[in-house]
Amino acid sequence: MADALDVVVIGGGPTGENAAARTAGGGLSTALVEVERFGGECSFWACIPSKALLRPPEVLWLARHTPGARDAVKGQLNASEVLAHRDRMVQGYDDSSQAEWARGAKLEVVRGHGRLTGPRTVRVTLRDGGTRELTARRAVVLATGSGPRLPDIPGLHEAKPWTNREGTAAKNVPRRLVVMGGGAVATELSQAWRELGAQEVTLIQRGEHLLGRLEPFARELLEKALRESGITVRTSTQVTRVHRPGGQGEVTVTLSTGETLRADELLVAMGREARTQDLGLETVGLTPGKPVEVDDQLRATGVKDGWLYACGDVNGRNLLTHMGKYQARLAGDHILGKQVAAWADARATPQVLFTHPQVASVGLTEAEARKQGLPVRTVRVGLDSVAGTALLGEGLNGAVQLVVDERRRILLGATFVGPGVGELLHSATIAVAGEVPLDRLWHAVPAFPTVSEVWLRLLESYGL
Ligand SMILES: Cc1cc2nc3c(=O)[nH]c(=O)nc-3n(C[C@H](O)[C@H](O)[C@H](O)COP(=O)(O)OP(=O)(O)OC[C@H]3O[C@@H](n4cnc5c(N)ncnc54)[C@H](O)[C@@H]3O)c2cc1C
Ligand SMILES: NC(=O)c1ccc[n+]([C@@H]2O[C@H](COP(=O)([O-])OP(=O)(O)OC[C@H]3O[C@@H](n4cnc5c(N)ncnc54)[C@H](O)[C@@H]3O)[C@@H](O)[C@H]2O)c1
Repeated sequence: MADALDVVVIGGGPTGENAAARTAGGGLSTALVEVERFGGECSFWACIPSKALLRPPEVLWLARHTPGARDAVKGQLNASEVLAHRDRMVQGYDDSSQAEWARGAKLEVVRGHGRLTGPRTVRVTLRDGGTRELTARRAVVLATGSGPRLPDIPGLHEAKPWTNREGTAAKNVPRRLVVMGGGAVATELSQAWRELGAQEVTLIQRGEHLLGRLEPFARELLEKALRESGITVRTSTQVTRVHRPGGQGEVTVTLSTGETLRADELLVAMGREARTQDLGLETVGLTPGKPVEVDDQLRATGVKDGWLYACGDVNGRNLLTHMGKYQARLAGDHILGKQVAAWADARATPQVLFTHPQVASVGLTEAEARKQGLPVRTVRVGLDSVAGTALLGEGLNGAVQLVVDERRRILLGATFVGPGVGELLHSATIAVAGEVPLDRLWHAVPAFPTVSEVWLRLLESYGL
């Protein structure tokens, strides 16, 4: 017999956890179904371990730019200590504390693979092979995330390449690493493994630029920094063939230029695929293997009576943990009967690349704003225009650009490049999401001597 609850959430990553906590917090009985680890990809093989690998080299880099302190850090990074730190940050790949949290949040914790079997019904294949039938009186929320996309390149699958899993969890530093892709995963992990001691890191990007969505000045500054750190960046280049007999040992990568590269590991970082293959979508009229399309209330489009929601990576709207959590809160509120509509994931999404220098952006780029026909003006200043940057370290620099809607005199977007700028980003997110008029922003006085004074320089450059 089926267990009846108000809400069933499939997928216990950050998105599922937030959706479930929201509905349970609102008094609805809620099950959270997880097949692998509560905490999801983000906690164990994505955000947390990658940032744990990137932080120690960043600190070293900052110390090397700090007079006096640089004398204290003449040695090399201790890679095995960094890997041990990574292991601690992922709690030894043990999710018991997350499961404990879920129970504390009054969730019905179900470990197993959830599949829709029809409207409002979910069958869970439990770890011991048994099954459990769940019905949802109000809603089912899909939060099954995404997995790595492996394109159909001859020999690639057989070569057993690293994905984000091995790329964040490896126990040893490869001597030679080839990275396929030029997005966030490729740039962050190339830098991490290079700084941890990989002697040859080659990044292969099909497009003309790395990080195609970023403002051109930002991607240029980052690409320059990656090259300076010893990473070979090959743009407008494709991998056409991979050869690695038995999926182990040296891997040979053939490029569209006809050249071949030899490496000890190959990391594939070419985007993500929504985890919807084995989710029973066909039983409710949807197509497996594709992201679940949703409306601004996060309800799956084309499903009668609006009982099915999809949040986070699985809907393909915005593949970032904080935006999945944002969608989850809104979906939870909608299930609880509140009037909500998601818009920040289209107009005010913040993102930080934890490379050094960091790249932090929010909202629309100049090109996106122009494409929308908005009356745009940009202002850009260097980070060396404020005393705070010189105090942070010697020879540090970067730049910030604002995209202004000239008609409404509000910010549409902002991009920061430089040391630690990730922590400056929320000021811009507040201005963009809050649509704060520039004349009012002028009265938000940054403290001296912080790097935040760059806001003052930007508004002065604008003409205030
Ligand atoms: C290397 C890397 C670094 C990243 N760094 C950042 C970062 O710094 N900041 C950031 O914001 N984003 C980052 N991201 C993106 C971020 O990881 C994702 O946006 C985030 O994990 C999405 O959360 P989610 O809950 O939607 O999905 P996931 O984290 O993928 O969780 C989905 C969960 O659902 C479970 N599941 C799947 N199918 C079923 C089923 N049928 N039944 C039961 N359970 C199921 C899975 O086991 C998993 O636990 C990074 C991604 C990568 C690859
Ligand atoms: N710090 C962060 O916020 C952070 C860090 C890592 C990942 N993420 C998120 O996780 C998601 C996945 O990241 P990702 O880097 O895998 O995806 P992505 O979409 O950011 O980048 C994929 C890259 O692979 C390239 N590519 C795709 N197919 C290719 C092919 N056949 N040949 C050559 N190049 C090809 C694309 O041009 C692109 O540069 C992204 O949405 C990203 O924002 C965020």
